[in-house]
Amino acid sequence: MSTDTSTVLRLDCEEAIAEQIADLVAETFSSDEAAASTFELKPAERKEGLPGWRVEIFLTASVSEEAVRALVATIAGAEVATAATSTPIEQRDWVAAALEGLAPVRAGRFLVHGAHRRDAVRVNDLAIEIEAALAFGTGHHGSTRGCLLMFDRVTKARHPKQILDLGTGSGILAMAAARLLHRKVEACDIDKDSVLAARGNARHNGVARLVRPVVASGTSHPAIHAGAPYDLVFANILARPLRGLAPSVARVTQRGADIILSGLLARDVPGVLSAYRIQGMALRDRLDLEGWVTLHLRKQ
Ligand SMILES: C[S@@+](CC[C@H](N)C(=O)[O-])C[C@H]1O[C@@H](n2cnc3c(N)ncnc32)[C@H](O)[C@@H]1O
Repeated sequence: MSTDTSTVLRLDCEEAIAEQIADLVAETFSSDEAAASTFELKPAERKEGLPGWRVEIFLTASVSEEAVRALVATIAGAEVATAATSTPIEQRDWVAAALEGLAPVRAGRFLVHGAHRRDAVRVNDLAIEIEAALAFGTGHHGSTRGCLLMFDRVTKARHPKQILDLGTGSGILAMAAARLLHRKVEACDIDKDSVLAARGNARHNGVARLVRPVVASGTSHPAIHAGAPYDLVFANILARPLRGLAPSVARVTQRGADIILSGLLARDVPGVLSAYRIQGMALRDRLDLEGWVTLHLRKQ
């Protein structure tokens, strides 16, 4: 997420409306200006009489809140747009703050740790030191750990050579692949702050020669063609972008390629699987961790 995010607009509505608002925000603004996420509220968080879905729209200072409320009104009606609450976001390095107290994470042969816990590294660990930055991927999230564990499993039997990390965040998966396989890894993200953070992490971990993340936009990233055809693709994003990326992933992978997807909730699995099955990729393995599902697919 960008450092200049300044306001979050929150509103509750029906699921179908939430999806439409998220699509419209994505179509109308660039990812540097505004981004919307939708999710279902837990029963305890729901307000009586209101539908159970929440939309959060993150706006930078360059976007007028009134313009966004007007957009919301076209889909959800004036009442919902007016009831949306707006909260300024404190400008702080939240990842740095969170990292200060983080314990090292083990996932198969990998150990992910902060600079304050170098003492945790054992002789045979493939260690990755994550520096504080505004990027997702410290290894603690169930989706990241799921990808590392699945990668650990897959590479017990296979040795991929052409690797792509879509939505690299902190660069954690790309660095894990570079560490284990000693191969070049193409990595990209739509968020420029993440790309900068991932480049810094790659330098810090001594793999900058192998991992040089780039900024990507949309779903058919030109960046992802650089090292194609790939025989291993990571994509830890979210269900909706993952479904949209299925044709691009199919285009840039070779037969027999391994695809590791995460960022899914159990209810998202059938939709994502069918998007990839249509493109000729079949399920091989599944891992459920802390509510997040990681899938291993293979291109037929
Ligand atoms: C959940 S984080 C995963 C980070 C890291 N790969 C990990 O496993 O911890 C998802 C990342 O994907 C990026 N992203 C979202 N949609 C994307 C898209 N369509 N193409 C590329 N990156 C995307 C986000 O900016 C974010 O950095």
